[in-house]
Amino acid sequence: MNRRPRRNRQSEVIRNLVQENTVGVNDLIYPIFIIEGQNQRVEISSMPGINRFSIDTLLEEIAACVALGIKSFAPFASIPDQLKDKYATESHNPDGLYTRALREIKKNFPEVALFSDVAMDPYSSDGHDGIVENGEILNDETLEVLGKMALAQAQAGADVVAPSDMMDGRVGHIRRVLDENGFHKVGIMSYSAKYASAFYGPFRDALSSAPKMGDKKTYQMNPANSREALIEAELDVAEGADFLMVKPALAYLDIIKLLRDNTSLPIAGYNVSGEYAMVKAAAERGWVDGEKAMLEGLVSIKRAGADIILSYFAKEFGQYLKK
Ligand SMILES: NCc1[nH]cc(CCC(=O)O)c1CC(=O)O
Ligand SMILES: [Mg+2]
Repeated sequence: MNRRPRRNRQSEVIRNLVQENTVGVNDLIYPIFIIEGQNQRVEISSMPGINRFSIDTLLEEIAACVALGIKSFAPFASIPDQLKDKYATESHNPDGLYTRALREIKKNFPEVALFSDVAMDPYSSDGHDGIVENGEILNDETLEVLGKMALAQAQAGADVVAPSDMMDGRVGHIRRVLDENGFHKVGIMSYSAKYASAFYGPFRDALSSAPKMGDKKTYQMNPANSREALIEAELDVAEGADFLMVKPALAYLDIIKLLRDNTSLPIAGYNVSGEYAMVKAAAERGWVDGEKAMLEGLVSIKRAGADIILSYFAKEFGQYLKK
């Protein structure tokens, strides 16, 4: 044998030298959940370790993350049912929970980057990402709402708006609305290839945002498809996206790789709620080593070609690096 790959694995120092990919705090965006009230910190039962915060405790949580080097956040708001309607009107209320939270975070932590969520579902009485008419999700009418929502978030201090709805043409529409209002510096992270996935379950618990009827298959992608992800990515590039995203990440590493090989923009992978919950649940039972599973999942997303990872593990990963 003149080739022995094991030679390069024989000590930790050598293994570290030949390591091809790493994850650092600069790669991570931490999704965070916001609720109304004061001094609230309510754990999400299907996501051990992840809480919904009122704005005051949210600021404490952000301070703790910043101290660990986590400086990018993707906030999501949990809205009481009585504020939800067919047109998600609350989503562009300049004094709503979400926009207030963005403003407060930016005021207290001007150095952080905020990736705001543009989608109707947390505010929709139908629990959908678009306007529902006779059981159908209307595309072009929904764009109007998304444009207003993105503008309200930009006005509140979002650095990057992140449409997670999968309506056609929304990146171009949002870009136009932002530019017409002087927000040419606000970027767009498009959830380009977002699949109709079972792994969003805990997130929908967190926001009480599950669809009231039907599913999301007429707008989110079929898990069996990969070429379609390229079509979505090409359109987002043409419409002016600054970042592309693949979601979920771990069950779709091939899609991250496909976009990496065929497009040039930075790519984010969203390590979603169900992927987080599976690791936590198995670790609680002692069936996997939770810390090792976290590290392996995160580096896999980098290895597939993502530059950025959205993950509920972000804070725990920051704590791991500190110790
Ligand atoms: N606009 C909806 C949205 N934005 C982020 C997530 C899921 C994130 C996660 O599971 O962590 C979802 C769920 C859905 O499409 O129903
Ligand atoms: Mg699209």
